[in-house]
Amino acid sequence: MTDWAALVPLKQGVESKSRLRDALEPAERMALASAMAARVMTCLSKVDAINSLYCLAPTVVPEWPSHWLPDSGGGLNPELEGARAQLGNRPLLVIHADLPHLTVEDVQVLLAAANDCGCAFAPDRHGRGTNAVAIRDADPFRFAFGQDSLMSHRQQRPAAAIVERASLGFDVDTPADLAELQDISRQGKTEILTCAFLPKERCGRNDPGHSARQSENQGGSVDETERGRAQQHACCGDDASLGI
Ligand SMILES: Nc1nc2c(ncn2[C@@H]2O[C@H](COP(=O)(O)OP(=O)(O)OP(=O)(O)O)[C@@H](O)[C@H]2O)c(=O)[nH]1
Ligand SMILES: O=C(O)[C@H](O)COP(=O)(O)O
Repeated sequence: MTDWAALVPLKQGVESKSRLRDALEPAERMALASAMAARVMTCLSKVDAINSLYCLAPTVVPEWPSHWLPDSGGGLNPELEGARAQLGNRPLLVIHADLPHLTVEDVQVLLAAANDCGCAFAPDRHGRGTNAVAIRDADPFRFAFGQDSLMSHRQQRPAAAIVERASLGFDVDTPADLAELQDISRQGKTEILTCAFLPKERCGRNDPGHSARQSENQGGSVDETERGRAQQHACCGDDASLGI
């Protein structure tokens, strides 16, 4: 089935990734949040089962291949409920923007499970939070993102599939998560090049390729094709298919 909409909520500005405030400067937190979100958007844009992609955020990001749903400041869960209603309670994937290792296969597996069970949840790697919710049916659902959200989500949908995958479960919330991401980045095992937007002294190594990667990262990981597509979609307020 290819009738899924995907919705990525994004906090912007200096409050982005506030739990990293002891590890990163505000501009660095915003750059990290934006790089991770760009990667999530790019990944979602490659999933055939998704025919519309939305970003729920206070301001539009024209470079991304998504429609903008303005966040009016009501808080994450009420905003998501409003967005789901606005989208007509259609099959909806809500997925967080802070998943640097997300793969197309992760999303395909999650949506296939939701097609089978009506609903699927992706826990965070601690088994307490929820990194993604896929709801196929139009029945009421109260988003409960926040502490121990998985329990609350499961109580509402006991028959939901639980999809546990390492790449889907890794979100970047704490300085320890960030340190892990930086390690992986240094080993070249992720497309999120922390060295590309963190100052050299925060990279943890003296890297001659640092400056080149900094300019490379300016547009996140959105390639030229996707940039063109983003421009095309930045101007549509309707539910046009991404046509991917
Ligand atoms: N649109 C919108 N997105 C939000 C809001 N709060 C959190 N998010 C997004 O929801 C997802 C999960 O966010 P959290 O990890 O709980 O919060 P965060 O803002 O990323 O980080 P912290 O400030 O450290 O809690 C991320 O994609 C956030 O950008 C909100 O009020 N509005
Ligand atoms: O429900 C959740 O898991 C929260 O919205 C996000 O939790 P975390 O970002 O603290 O994992």
